[in-house]
Amino acid sequence: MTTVVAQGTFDLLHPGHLHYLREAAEMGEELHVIVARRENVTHKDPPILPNEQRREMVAALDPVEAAVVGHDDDIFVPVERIDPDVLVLGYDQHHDRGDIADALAERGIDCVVKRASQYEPDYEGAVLSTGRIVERILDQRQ
Ligand SMILES: Cc1cc2nc3c(=O)[nH]c(=O)nc-3n(C[C@H](O)[C@H](O)[C@H](O)COP(=O)(O)O)c2cc1C
Ligand SMILES: Nc1ncnc2c1ncn2[C@@H]1O[C@H](COP(=O)(O)OP(=O)(O)OP(=O)(O)O)[C@@H](O)[C@H]1O
Repeated sequence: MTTVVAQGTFDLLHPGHLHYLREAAEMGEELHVIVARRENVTHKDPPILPNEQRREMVAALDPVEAAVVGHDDDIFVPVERIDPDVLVLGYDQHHDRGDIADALAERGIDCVVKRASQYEPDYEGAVLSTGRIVERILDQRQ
């Protein structure tokens, strides 16, 4: 069984998330997703929605076998538990492939690290970023 792992904040879900998870799922037979804990999202505004709600929504998506809320301080704990064959980084995820690959090897996790592509929809007006969805809400609902 080829197990794939993906990860992210997944606050307000949008087609970019679906694209990422579909592409990751295609790289193996079972896709497991690690959902970032709010307190660990420090590289941008923290998510609006609680950890468990974000996990529940991701777990319900068709390409996803299972979703877990990530560890509170060691990001590799859930990866070790899942023991994936493939780890897929999002197209703009702020992690270096080589660094992640080295960290996995140090932990004896035999796993290739790949990067997904960006979603380019064939329709106008898509809002494919949680941050930009929030901005639009603030513009239109204030
Ligand atoms: C291999 C890997 C494992 C991760 N595990 C965890 C974790 O256990 N707990 C957590 O809160 N975040 C974890 N994350 C961190 C978030 O998922 C990470 O910040 C992610 O890149 C979210 O950023 P994004 O939503 O901007 O893509 C992990 C990230 C990677 C690349
Ligand atoms: N438009 C997109 N195309 C492909 N992948 C995407 C797209 N948007 C997000 N992703 C991927 O989904 C994962 C989770 O993204 P995240 O939860 O950070 O949402 P986001 O919309 O990127 O948030 P923000 O834009 O506010 O940073 C990341 O790995 C990211 O690369």
